[in-house]
Amino acid sequence: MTYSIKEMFYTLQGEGAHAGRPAVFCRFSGCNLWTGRESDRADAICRFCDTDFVGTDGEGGGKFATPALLAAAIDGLWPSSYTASKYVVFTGGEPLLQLDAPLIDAMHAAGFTIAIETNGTIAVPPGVDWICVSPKVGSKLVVGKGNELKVVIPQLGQDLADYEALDFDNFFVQPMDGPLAAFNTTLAIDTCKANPKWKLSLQTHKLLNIP
Ligand SMILES: C[S@@+](CC[C@H](N)C(=O)[O-])C[C@H]1O[C@@H](n2cnc3c(N)ncnc32)[C@H](O)[C@@H]1O
Ligand SMILES: Nc1nc2[nH]cc(C(=O)O)c2c(=O)[nH]1
Ligand code: SF4
Ligand SMILES: [Mg+2]
Repeated sequence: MTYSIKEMFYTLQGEGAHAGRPAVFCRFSGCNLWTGRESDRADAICRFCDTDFVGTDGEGGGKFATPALLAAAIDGLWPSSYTASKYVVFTGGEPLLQLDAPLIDAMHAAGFTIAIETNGTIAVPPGVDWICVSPKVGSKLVVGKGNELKVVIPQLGQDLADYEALDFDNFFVQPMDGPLAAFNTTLAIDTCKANPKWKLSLQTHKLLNIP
């Protein structure tokens, strides 16, 4: 299949348990919970997205006709002098609309550990090494197991208790960015202190002004 990629870049994972880890980010185009058009945002299932995932016009973006071509482009962003810890984060948009077994195999063949950032509405194919699920109120969560659950707070109608029996190794709350970011950060800190099952995830790349 042909993969549609919005952008690709080499940076540090900003969020969650792997914050600070060098990674190639591969951002797929398209999402099942929002069109990405501002005119549709108010009617979308997911209304707080901070990301432009429309089209293929970003840095390193484009259409890749085969898994081998996409894997080679991702590999080309990793520093050639140090290949022991190759790490790719597939995000989007919603990566599970496009990530498939041939691409997973091609990334492993190139020596990469594979992470995904997903909204949890689509089953994860075998072989993904690190699964981060960020559930969205109003959507049906089908991925109940993974490495980290990263809940953006607050969302209208949200109850964190609904997530606490799921099978994840780490439970994070992440303050919703936007006009209420400062308030939401205080809320997230208070949430973790009141219920230490939860840990704080900050979008450190935004604090650092890196991609
Ligand atoms: C842009 S999404 C792409 C991956 C996938 N569609 C998802 O939602 O998990 C990447 C991460 O950013 C989070 N995110 C999106 N908008 C945000 C915002 N305004 N504030 C904080 N986190 C946000 C998502 O919840 C997700 O964990
Ligand atoms: N540095 C950095 N870390 C991230 N972690 C998750 C991101 C995403 O947009 O999925 C992201 C991102 O866009 N940049
Ligand atoms: S599910 Fe993820 S990519 Fe889609 S609109 Fe929400 S935050 Fe953005
Ligand atoms: Mg982001």
